[in-house]
Amino acid sequence: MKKIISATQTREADAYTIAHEPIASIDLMERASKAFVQRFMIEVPHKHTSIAVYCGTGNNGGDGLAVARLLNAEKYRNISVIILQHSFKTTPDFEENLRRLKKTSIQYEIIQDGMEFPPNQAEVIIDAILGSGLNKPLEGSIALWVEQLNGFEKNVIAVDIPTGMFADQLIDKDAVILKSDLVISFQRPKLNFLLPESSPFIKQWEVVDIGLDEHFIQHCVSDKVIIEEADIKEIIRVRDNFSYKGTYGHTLIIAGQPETMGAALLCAEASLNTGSGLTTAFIPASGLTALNSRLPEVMAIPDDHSKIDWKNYDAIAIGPGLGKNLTAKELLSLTLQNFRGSIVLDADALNMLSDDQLLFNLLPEQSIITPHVKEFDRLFGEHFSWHSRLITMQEQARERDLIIVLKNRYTIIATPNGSLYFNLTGTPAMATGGSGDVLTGVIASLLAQGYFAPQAAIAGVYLHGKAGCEIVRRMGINVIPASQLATEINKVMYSIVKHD
Ligand SMILES: NC(=O)C1=CN([C@@H]2O[C@H](COP(=O)(O)OP(=O)(O)OC[C@H]3O[C@@H](n4cnc5c(N)ncnc54)[C@H](O)[C@@H]3O)[C@@H](O)[C@H]2O)[C@@H](O)CC1
Ligand SMILES: Nc1ncnc2c1ncn2[C@@H]1O[C@H](COP(=O)(O)OP(=O)(O)O)[C@@H](O)[C@H]1O
Ligand SMILES: [K+]
Repeated sequence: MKKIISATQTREADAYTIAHEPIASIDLMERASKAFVQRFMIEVPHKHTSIAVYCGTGNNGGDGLAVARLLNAEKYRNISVIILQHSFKTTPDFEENLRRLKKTSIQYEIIQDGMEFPPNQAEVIIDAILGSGLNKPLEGSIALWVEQLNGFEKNVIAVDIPTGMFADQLIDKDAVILKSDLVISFQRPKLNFLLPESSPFIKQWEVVDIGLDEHFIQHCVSDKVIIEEADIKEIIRVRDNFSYKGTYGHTLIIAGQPETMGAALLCAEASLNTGSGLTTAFIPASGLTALNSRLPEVMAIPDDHSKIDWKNYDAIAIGPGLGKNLTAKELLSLTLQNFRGSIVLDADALNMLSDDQLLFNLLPEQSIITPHVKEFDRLFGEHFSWHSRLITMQEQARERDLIIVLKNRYTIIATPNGSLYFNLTGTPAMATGGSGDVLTGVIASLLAQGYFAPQAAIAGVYLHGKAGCEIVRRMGINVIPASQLATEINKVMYSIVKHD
């Protein structure tokens, strides 16, 4: 897991690295600028491209000046530097980089308050005006300059973070922020990159290593972490030589109506493909032929819930395509009253919980709920920002002893100890009906196999997203029909646990 740290903690990590590596502050800036330039050169390989570097007068501006000089040394010949003097305060590293810039052939100009903003002819803009030192929303001349730059509609590449964007505080609806096509950020993604509010301002972001002290960062106090593949390798066990189907548990999928049988099929198929020893689907009788022809491995209990022997199952997934009629409600209520194993609740099961607090209060501890944002707000009340959703997730996971999986581009998992796990795998190609049903089946299957609920949720979300990325990488397709995900997750699991 990688800790996500705040802007303040990043400054502390800078200072710690400077003191303990040790490295001079100016040399750390040089290292950061070099790391930026390495990535920039992949993005903009043609050395005749005209590039305008807009710099502030703090350390982000200092980076910009160093980047201009380093690009010049890499034989980029069409560089101009514009220093936006929003304040007369400068940092020593900015000053030193200005001295170094003056020794090159690069032209620079200084724009002050009230001066006319020069027209921009460059193809690429480098945004080095403000970085993580932002301490209030943009206003006055600097806001005007940023609006002018946005008006140019050029290819913008930001240093560390777009000018005007807070790293970890709420992004205001009216905030003036320099829109970027790519952000090349230092050491760690900023929290806001992982929340949808940043999306109007960032098309793509990447992180480059600038050699800040990792040991220090990993010991920072933070309740937010990024899931890494190494974590999943730690979680997922190799299938034992002498194992048999009974070793891997029995999953019951309670899903589907005649018109939404697909949801039940996708969920059951995912359970089957991610290793549950046995999978049974409780479905409407009209779906039997579909189930038997698509998934002969999966057993069925059609219609009659009195045939469910609750103690036969290790995990239950309930909700996909289930509807909210009286039968569905009865099924949910029976499950919560009779089943003693692990439960994943999704889709209509969540909607029924939103309508009935008493039912909600019956959720056994360590249950997993997998809402998308609308289901989340139905469950916990309307939210006006993702920051407030993060707080609610932490509170509710703690109070109710639940694992909450809030699905999105970067799915977030809250566990009862108050931690938030951010998953970076996944692709917008998965933004299509049925992807969530697959995820529910994966998590239930992992639960049936005996993984603890937080691990099942974390591994399930990671594997599901990684499978989507693999399909896109291999097949180059724009959208992934959800029925393609299950077998790919199976392959991803194999590649992750394979040790030879
Ligand atoms: N040693 C270090 O600290 C390193 C810093 N680095 C760079 O330094 C950046 C942070 O630099 P700074 O802390 O100097 O801050 P910035 O360069 O982001 O901002 C400069 C100053 O602008 C002022 N300011 C803040 N909000 C403003 C607003 N809304 N309107 C007008 N002025 C405002 C503040 O006084 C702030 O200190 C990082 O984003 C990164 O690019 C990198 O060079 C890596 C090493
Ligand atoms: N833009 C996106 N990027 C990455 N993953 C996405 C994106 N949109 C959706 N997904 C993933 O696809 C799944 C969609 O689930 P959900 O909204 O419940 O859909 P459904 O109920 O139709 O299956 C979630 O796991 C979500 O994380
Ligand atoms: K910037």
